[in-house]
Formats: sequence, structure tokens, C-alpha cells
Amino acid sequence: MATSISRSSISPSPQYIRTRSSPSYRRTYLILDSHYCWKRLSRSSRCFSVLHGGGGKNSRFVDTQSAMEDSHFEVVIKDPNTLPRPLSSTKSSVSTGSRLRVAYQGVPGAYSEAAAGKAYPKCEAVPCEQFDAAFEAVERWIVDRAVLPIENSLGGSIHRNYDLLLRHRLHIVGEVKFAVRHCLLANHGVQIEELKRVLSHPQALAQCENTLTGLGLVREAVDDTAGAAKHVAFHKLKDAGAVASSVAASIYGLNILAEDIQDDSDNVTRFLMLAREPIIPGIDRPFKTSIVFSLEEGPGILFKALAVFALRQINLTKIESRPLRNQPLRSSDDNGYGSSKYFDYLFYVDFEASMADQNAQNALRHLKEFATFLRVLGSYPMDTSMP
Ligand SMILES: O=C(O)C(=O)C[C@]1(C(=O)O)C=C[C@@H](O)C=C1
Repeated sequence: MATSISRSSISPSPQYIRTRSSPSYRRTYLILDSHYCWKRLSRSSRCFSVLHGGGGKNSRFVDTQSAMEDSHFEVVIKDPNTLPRPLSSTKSSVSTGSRLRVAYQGVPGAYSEAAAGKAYPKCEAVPCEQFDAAFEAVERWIVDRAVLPIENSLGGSIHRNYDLLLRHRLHIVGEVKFAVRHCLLANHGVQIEELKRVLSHPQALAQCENTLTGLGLVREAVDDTAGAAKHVAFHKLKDAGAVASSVAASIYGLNILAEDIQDDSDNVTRFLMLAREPIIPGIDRPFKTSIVFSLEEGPGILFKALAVFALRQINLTKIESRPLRNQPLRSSDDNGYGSSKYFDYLFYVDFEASMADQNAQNALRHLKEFATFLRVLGSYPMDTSMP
């Protein structure tokens, strides 16, 4: 039985980006990513710097003050040792030939465990309490990979994982689409009419909105679907059911009261496969590339940013915006539009092209002309299978 990883078993995550500039100044960031990195300095920027390497002795502070004259400057660092290796071991399971250890969030029976098995057949799936524990488990060489949900066809994006992708230094090396078929589970002998509440992961509850509303059940959010099933079984609850998989029902000895209770039969969750090192992008099969960037303020800037792909016939499959954290609310005094405040955003974009494709490289070169920050999260084979 694999041991579960909780946040408390791992020391706190290093900060990926740390700035030393005064918060009142507009900032752009310089990211020294091991494989893809480029940054443009904002002309309005004052001195700033970025920490790469988590603050340890491998960290690199880049004082960009001297680079201020050259507002278009590019840095490319190729460093194979992206992440520190553990003191106890210098070999991963991959190099030792043992089973690949793959972190997922939840307990056995969670959909994420099944997705990890689909992504890496024969792997040893390692349960983690929270998403960030899974990221850290890979970073600290406790496991080799993580498989984490990023979006669902009914419930939408899993925002937490977008934020963690940026905070951590892992690379997207693949994706896997998994058909999620929810069941309503309860202890044996409990009838559906006796249920007053239902426990599950918030995404799963959202995916079964119509069914649960029809049954008049009060929703209670927990960390994962299988955890909900385990809780209902462990406490022998009579008034509560769980939304979870049929696998969870058999693991925790629950009865399946209803099957396929998701609002749409096509309920697919897309999971990302994460690793310490990126894969070498190819052009031998369909590839997808995921990037994150931020932009200067100004009319039509997002339009221009997206046009770099349209101009080259590159199809976008996903765009997500997230607040740029640690960036103070900028006063609109900056540009003289009264006293209202506004936010800065990060844009996460997935597009259908490989970083090995010149067309994609040109698009990103074009994008960096007006991006204040740009990072390639990964270039990886598309999952074209039927989920
Ligand atoms: O709780 C689980 O079983 C999970 O694997 C998590 C999760 C999610 O985070 O979206 C994964 C797939 C389903 O969409 C519902 C829940």
C-alpha cells in the first residue's frame, strides 16, 4: 500500500518568483527557466530582480539594473539540473528501472488515480492530500511524475492547478483525457429517499448539479470523491451519500444507488502529466504547447497577443486568465484614468503546435515583443484518444 503524502510531510515550497522592487513600481519579470526563457524589460521598470532556484544556494539573482539600457534583451540558459537532487538518492525510478512513481491528489479510488494509471500504465500511484503536495513530491524527488486535473468539460477549470503551475518549476510533459462517470454511493441498506446530504469534491458536485438538485440533497465539499466515499463508509452515515466512482464504491464497501449521475454523459476531465524535466518537443505527431504570459495595459493588447497565433494559423485550444498575485493593485493614477483600481492578469494559453515547429517559435518571438512576462510550461503530445 502506497503511503500518502501530505503537505506536513514536505517542507514548504520555495517561492518561484521573488521581486525586490518597490511594490509601487510597475514590474516585469525575468524568468530563467532551464529550457525556454526570454523576457523583455518594461521601459517603465525600475530595478527588479527575480529569484530562480527557490532561494537555496543554487538560486540565481539576476540584477537587471545594468540591462535597463537595453530594453529588448533575451536570456537563454540551458541547465540540465533544473531541480536540486535529494541527498539520499541521485537516481529516479526511471533510471533505476523500477516502477514509475506517480503522485495524484486524493485517496485510492479517486478519478485522479485512474488518470495516473491511464497516463502511466503499471505506475505506482502515490496519493497526496493536496495538489501542492503532489507538485512538491515531484520537485523533491519523492516521486517521478504527477498527474493532476486542469479542466473538466462540465465544471470548467481547476484554478488551483493553474496557479500552482506558475508557482512551481515543473514541466508539462503530457496530457490525458479521462471520462468521469459519477455514481451516487451510500452505505448498504440506505435508500435514496433517506439521504439528506451528499459529500464530494466540488468539481464532482458541480458536474452533478441537476441530479443533486432534483434529489434535494445538501452538498458538502471535501478534498476528493474517493475521500467522500471513505468518510461515508467509515462513519457509517445513514443520512449522507457520496458522489464518487464505482471503483471507490468497491474499495470502501458502499452500495451504488445511481450510476452516471453527471449532468452530461460526455463528462471528460483533462489531466496534465508533470515532470522535473521537459520532454524534447517533436513534430512526428500532434503536439500542444502551454504558455503563460502577462501583458502591458493598453487598448487591444490582448487582441494583439492572440493575433500572433491567428496570423500563423495556430489553433488555440484554451485560454484562462488568473490574477497576477503578489502584484499590488495598481492605481489607475499610472495612466491618468481617475481613481478606480484595476487588476493585473496572467493569461494561460494552450495552442496546437510543437515548440520544435518554427511557426510556433515565430509566434512566441512575436508575442514577447509586447508580453511583460512569458513562460513556456511545456510542449507535449496531444491526447487524441477517445477518453
Ligand atoms: O476527487 C477526485 O476523484 C479527483 O480526482 C478530483 C477531480 C477534480 O479535481 O476535478 C478529478 C476529476 C473529476 O472531475 C472530479 C474531481
